[in-house]
Amino acid sequence: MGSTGAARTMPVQELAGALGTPDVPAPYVVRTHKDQQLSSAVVAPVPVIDHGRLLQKDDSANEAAKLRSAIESWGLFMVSNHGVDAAVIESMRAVSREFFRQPLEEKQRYSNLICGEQFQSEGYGNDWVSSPDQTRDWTDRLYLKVEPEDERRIALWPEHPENFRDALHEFTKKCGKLKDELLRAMGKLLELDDDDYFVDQLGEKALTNARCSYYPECPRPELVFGLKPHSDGTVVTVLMVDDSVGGLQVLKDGVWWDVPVVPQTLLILIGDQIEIMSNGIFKSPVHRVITNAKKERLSVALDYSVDPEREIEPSPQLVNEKRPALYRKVKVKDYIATYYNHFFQGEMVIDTIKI
Ligand SMILES: O=C(O)CCC(=O)C(=O)O
Ligand SMILES: [Fe+2]
Repeated sequence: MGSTGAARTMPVQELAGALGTPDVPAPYVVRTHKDQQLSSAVVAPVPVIDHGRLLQKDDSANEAAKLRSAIESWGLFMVSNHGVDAAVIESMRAVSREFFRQPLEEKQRYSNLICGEQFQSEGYGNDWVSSPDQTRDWTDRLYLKVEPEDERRIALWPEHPENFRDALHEFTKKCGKLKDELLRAMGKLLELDDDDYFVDQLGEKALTNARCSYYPECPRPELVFGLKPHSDGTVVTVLMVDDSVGGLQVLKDGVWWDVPVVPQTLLILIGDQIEIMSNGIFKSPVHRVITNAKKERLSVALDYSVDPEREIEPSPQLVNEKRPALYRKVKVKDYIATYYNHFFQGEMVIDTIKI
């Protein structure tokens, strides 16, 4: 998304540092009543899938059953034994933390505002503020395209810390393999003719974006979102959550549940694109992030999308008389283009293509 007229916003990290009183500026305060239950004590019993076992020929039935139940009930799950080395994860965590700890001027070398004015989705900064009514989120982010590799805008990849680029490259490579293996396992669950169906749908020019999100301490967590409720516009999202600070919540049966922090796991979120391709058998969950008065929080997400130039639709194998297509065919680029406008208004873009 690129647009002019972006309202300049101060990084939340600067704002948090500057606040002398226990108050937050009005644009960050959540106004609609339905969003006001900003705390939650109910921990979601989200299953942990042993990825190594899921891949084994003779011993995968139990993990596959767990995977199906996790996807059907929560739309998200954790994976252990996932093949992404602890060192690769820790390095990604460390470089992201170090990036945000640098002085503002250093981070702004990678700003998502061209000449301080024109918004681009890639780079360091905040959301584009399109209207004075927009509720702002208590987070700063660094958003980078990592795949296709030849479309990387390396000038926006931080030079400091000096191993940032290598760490992100390695993390992406390892998580990409995990993502393909999980998509194959999901194809199997749906008994598609070809286990590679979802991997093939991604296309040669599949898009992967990395999103490093930093959520500073917030003086009024009961009034402010770390990240507004949304479902991911991806096929799947691989998420490295903070290793000690929770805050991610998922909506199920009208209740917000805390997603637990389980060491050494990665979190997988079902995205809208696989909801569409699975004809609604897989559902992308609505989730949000709440803030914390005492602790900062960091996460790194890899957003996996079908090639934006391609169209997606429910797999013909999952459409029949009993279950007609539930979604219209849509060009991925168009889907992504309208995603943020809906996000800002607290709406789900997937609702616009339901038949
Ligand atoms: O920070 C998190 O845990 C979640 C981030 C998220 O939902 C997103 O980037 O789409
Ligand atoms: Fe998300």
